[in-house]
Amino acid sequence: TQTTRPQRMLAAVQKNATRGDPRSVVKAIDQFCRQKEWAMNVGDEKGCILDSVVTEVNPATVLELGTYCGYSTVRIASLLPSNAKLITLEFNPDYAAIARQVIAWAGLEDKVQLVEGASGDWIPKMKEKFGIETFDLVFLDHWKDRYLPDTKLMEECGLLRKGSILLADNVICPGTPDYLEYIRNSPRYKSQYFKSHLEYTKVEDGLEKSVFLG
Ligand SMILES: O=C(NCCO)c1cc(-c2ccc(F)cc2)cc(O)c1O
Ligand SMILES: [Mg+2]
Repeated sequence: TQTTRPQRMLAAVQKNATRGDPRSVVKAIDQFCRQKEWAMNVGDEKGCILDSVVTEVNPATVLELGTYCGYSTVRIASLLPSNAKLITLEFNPDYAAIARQVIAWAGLEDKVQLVEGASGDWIPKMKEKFGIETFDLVFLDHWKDRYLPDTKLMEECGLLRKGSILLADNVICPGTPDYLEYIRNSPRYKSQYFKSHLEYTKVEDGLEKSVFLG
């Protein structure tokens, strides 16, 4: 029976990457996506921008919305200090099953908590279920029509503090127009656009980095 693209991506990681070596996992996925099959990982070009933001923020608590196969999860977790906590939410159980194995291959399972379910259901439970006060960094990379409602929900749930950073993928392609309009016009955020390209293509895309001002 037919395998899925995430399953073929995992097979490429297990074939070409070294267990316990996150950089080799990232490289194996990028090679698979460039040479074999396009897939919606943040990719190497935007991934470098993500890395620089993670390094600059040096977060103790990170929320990733949208795990997919765990590519950005591995990029972020590999840069975190040992006591830091990364919670990643994935709605699709098939994606989550692959991501767990990719994260394990990279040897990062102790830094990552992958939660299956809808962001709108889980965001209000973050404090009680995971002992989170606020997030230092949020990476938005899930359904593009959920960026805005989930950002408002995080504000309402008191999960953002003065200085919390939101980094949003795909603000041009596929695009998140309502989120961009809100975050760029809100007096509660200071935003900056990082121009780049849609993963593995020449199509324009970019990351929007926003600081919550409290
Ligand atoms: O839907 C996305 N993510 C949430 C589901 O896991 C997503 C889609 C695309 C994309 C797809 C199809 C196309 F033609 C162009 C872009 C790219 C991304 O980086 C993404 O994160
Ligand atoms: Mg994306």
